[in-house]
Amino acid sequence: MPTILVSGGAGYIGSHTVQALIERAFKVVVLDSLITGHRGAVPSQAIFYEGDISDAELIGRIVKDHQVEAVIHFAARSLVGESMLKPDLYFYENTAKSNGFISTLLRQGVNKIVFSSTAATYGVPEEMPISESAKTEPINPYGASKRMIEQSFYWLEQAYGLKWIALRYFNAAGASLDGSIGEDHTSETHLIPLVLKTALGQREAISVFGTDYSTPDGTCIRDYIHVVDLAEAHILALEALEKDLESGAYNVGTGKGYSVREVIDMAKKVTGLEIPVLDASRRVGDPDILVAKVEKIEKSLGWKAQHSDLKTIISTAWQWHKCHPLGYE
Ligand SMILES: NC(=O)c1ccc[n+]([C@@H]2O[C@H](COP(=O)([O-])OP(=O)(O)OC[C@H]3O[C@@H](n4cnc5c(N)ncnc54)[C@H](O)[C@@H]3O)[C@@H](O)[C@H]2O)c1
Ligand SMILES: O=c1ccn([C@@H]2O[C@H](COP(=O)(O)OP(=O)(O)O[C@H]3O[C@H](CO)[C@H](O)[C@H](O)[C@H]3O)[C@@H](O)[C@H]2O)c(=O)[nH]1
Repeated sequence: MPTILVSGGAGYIGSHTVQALIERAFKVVVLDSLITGHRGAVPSQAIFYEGDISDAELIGRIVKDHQVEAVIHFAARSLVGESMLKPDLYFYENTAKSNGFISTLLRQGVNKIVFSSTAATYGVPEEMPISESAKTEPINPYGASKRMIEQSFYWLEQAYGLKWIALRYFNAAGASLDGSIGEDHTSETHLIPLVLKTALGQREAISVFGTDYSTPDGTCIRDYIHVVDLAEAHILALEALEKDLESGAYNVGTGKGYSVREVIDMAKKVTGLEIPVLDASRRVGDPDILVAKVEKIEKSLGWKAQHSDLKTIISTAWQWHKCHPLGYE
């Protein structure tokens, strides 16, 4: 089996993808600075390098020593709020470093990349569900930093033959089905882990950011995608690149949205616990509804969400949080 280099493989989505790659007998090398990731999230079968994607010398050595064939590139900063305060950090850490990383890889003869993009590239969409051909006008530096990387791929393909698939994730959630790994962000901003931390008594209440949106219950609607389904999308994308599928961007979502209240109600049902709720004001930059159109990935990659019903997402996340109340520590 070919060797796959996974940048950011100690992070939330990266570690679940590494687990899936190892289950399929790929050889996996993880490169992660551990700035937000966890050494304990990386399965022992993967070779681990602690280092930064900007370290060209290290990358050159990894590619040579392990005969890397393709890369899955997760490593990034991904806090929308932080990106509004420090846009320069996001353009450096995400856009500039990715460009350097990909140049180094191309120089070493690695020309296949699966890239973590985001629904945040769309900004405030004019159509719902959102298709890949919708306009991309990000409304925060995080989304802009990712959009710029996608745009660079087009030119790198013309000049150097880069083959690329950008997966635009909607809301990643859930944990591995065997309970071994899960979501552990030190600065947690995502709804589902925060709701479950509230159920565990680690937070006093879950704030509902905005109750006056143009949705049936007034709270924002999002398309939650199970991290195990996301991992599978990466494997199919790798296989598609091997078969010379055309490069491009693909949504990864379910096509179905749930409101913040629906998520909290499901968490109450799954945990059997009371979860105190506080209605709060809107968070800046949250669109009413974000739901993916998923025909493209279903048709071209043969991918279909298998575990992304809300109950499975929250049950697996709950199993992880209950057994690891302090995360990987
Ligand atoms: N979580 C989501 O809902 C979501 C949605 C859309 C897109 N994404 C994207 O998916 C990717 C993974 O997200 P996540 O939630 O797993 O985040 P995460 O923070 O858990 O994982 C990112 C990993 O990259 C590592 N890293 C960061 N900068 C690095 C660098 N310069 N060199 C080496 N390693 C570095 C971190 O230590 C961490 O392990 C990111 O690119 C993110 O922007 C996430
Ligand atoms: O304590 C909280 C946290 C979140 N929310 C709400 O829950 C929904 C989901 O919020 P998340 O922070 O979990 O996720 P986002 O939709 O903001 O962000 C996700 O989707 C984005 C695409 O728009 C990016 O891809 C980003 O990286 C990814 O985390 C939003 O309406 C948010 O306002 C709350 O009500 N209370």
